[in-house]
Amino acid sequence: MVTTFKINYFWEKIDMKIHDISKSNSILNHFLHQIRDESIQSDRMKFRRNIERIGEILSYEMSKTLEFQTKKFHTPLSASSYESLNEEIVVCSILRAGIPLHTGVLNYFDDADSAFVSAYRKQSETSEDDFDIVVEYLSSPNLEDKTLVLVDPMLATGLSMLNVLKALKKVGTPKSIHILSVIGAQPGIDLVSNYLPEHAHLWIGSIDERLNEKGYIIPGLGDAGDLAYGKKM
Ligand SMILES: O=P(O)(O)OC[C@H]1O[C@H](OP(=O)(O)OP(=O)(O)O)[C@H](O)[C@@H]1O
Ligand SMILES: O=c1cc[nH]c(=O)[nH]1
Ligand SMILES: [Mg+2]
Repeated sequence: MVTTFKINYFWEKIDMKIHDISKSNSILNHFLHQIRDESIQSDRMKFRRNIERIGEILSYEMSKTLEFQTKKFHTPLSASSYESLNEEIVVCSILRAGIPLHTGVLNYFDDADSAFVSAYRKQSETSEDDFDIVVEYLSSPNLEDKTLVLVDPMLATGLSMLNVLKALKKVGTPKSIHILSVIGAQPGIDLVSNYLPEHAHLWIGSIDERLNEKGYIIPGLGDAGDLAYGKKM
């Protein structure tokens, strides 16, 4: 059993835009295979690096929808112009598993600010199949009118993401919200989608079949945080 609760969110209840990147074949599918395959995923450095590479791909796809502004510059031979990113981006990751994905996003958005929020599943003391989401730590710049890029590799029940969005309300209302995730399942996507505004986007590597009775994504990859950093107590 998975514990659920309602959050009275301040945004309108309209679906966000979902971009499932694995729908078209690309090198992304190779990285997804490597993080899922139990004969490959136990190489921790490779696992973290593949999550990072997926973060780079999702960032590139997301960048196509951002706002750019024409600016002038000079080559050694002539005047020219280019399209410069015209958004103040804050990348926020959910600890722990969000860290390699965060690095991947910063690899492309050099000047972005960063925020960090902790959220973890705490085993219920009364039932082996129940868990609560604990949010203990938040470090963030002011998000007012910023472009919030919220990253977490796994979007399972969606409860971690919702609790983090609730915690972020304290630090301002972003101009737009992009959620970047590696693997998700429909229940989590639906839950988050119900609470986010129309202008929110989800950039996701793969939408898997279902959740198991412990709230893990099937086929999924197992526990992303443990695969990246080892088992916790
Ligand atoms: O959608 P949900 O059902 O909330 O599950 C997703 C959460 O689970 C994982 O973190 P986890 O709680 O395992 O913490 P960790 O990163 O410290 O391993 C993952 O990184 C998400 O934050
Ligand atoms: O499948 C899942 C679900 C939540 N967290 C994970 O790391 N994996
Ligand atoms: Mg974990």
